[in-house]
Amino acid sequence: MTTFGERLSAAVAERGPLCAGIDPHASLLADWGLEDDVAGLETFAFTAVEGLAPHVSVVKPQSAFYERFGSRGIAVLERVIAESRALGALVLLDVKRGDIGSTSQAYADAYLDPASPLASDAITVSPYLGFGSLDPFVETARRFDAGLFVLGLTSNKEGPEVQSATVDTGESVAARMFDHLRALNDGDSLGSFGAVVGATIGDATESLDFNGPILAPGFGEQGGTPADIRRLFGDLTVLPSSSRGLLRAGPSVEALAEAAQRTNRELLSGG
Ligand SMILES: O=c1ccn([C@@H]2O[C@H](COP(=O)(O)O)[C@@H](O)[C@H]2O)c(=O)[nH]1
Repeated sequence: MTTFGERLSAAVAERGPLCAGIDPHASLLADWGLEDDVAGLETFAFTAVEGLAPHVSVVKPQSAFYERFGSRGIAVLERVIAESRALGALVLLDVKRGDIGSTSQAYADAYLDPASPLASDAITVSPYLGFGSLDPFVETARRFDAGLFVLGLTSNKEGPEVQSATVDTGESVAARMFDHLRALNDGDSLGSFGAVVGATIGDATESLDFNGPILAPGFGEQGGTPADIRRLFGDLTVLPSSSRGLLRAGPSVEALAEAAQRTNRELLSGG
């Protein structure tokens, strides 16, 4: 099997950079004329998969919106992962996990081991228990050719309190995280260890050149534009991620597909 970085490079070359978030917000279910229950979740999620997954390189379900329905919601998430992959998209599960090492290992087994029903191509992880606490995720990702996206400079306005604070060398906490990623992605081809950098952050003083992919949420609904993506990331491998902005095109499968294709075109033309 090829590494996650290699699979991602091929998928972006074939389908474009857009990452489609499948986040079944209660308000979106209502907009689509669905009840806020498991049946509504199921209809919403599989309509979105059918409309979006054939047209994007990466699908990103946000676990929280499935977890709120308990075990039946998780069962829907398992099928969203499987069906998106069957339609040719890579799946990046947004779970933002991170804990002490032994617990991180259990999370890594849950999300990265192909034997798990929730196994995904990549997941989001939080390094704020110390980057070394992510070692079990890194080792498991290497073992199964999966990927990680480490929270670097997040799209929310509260992020800088932690991420822009300085460490002993005078660099920011986020810059230190990117240093760790640079060390992990030491080959020639795109590495499998990426970072989350919001499309809303204005300008980054940190070097984003760590030879790994960048997930850029905040694109669309939170205000980030194709021009922001181009200015912030230039020629780096970036996955601009939109959830609500795309999902508002539903419930028509055709309209969702058209929204994904149009957004990919806008991104490729630089807006
Ligand atoms: O810094 C971050 C990290 C993750 N997210 C997640 O991305 C989507 C954004 O949804 P939109 O509807 O496109 O705003 C959501 O799942 C967040 O949890 C983020 O927004 N910022």
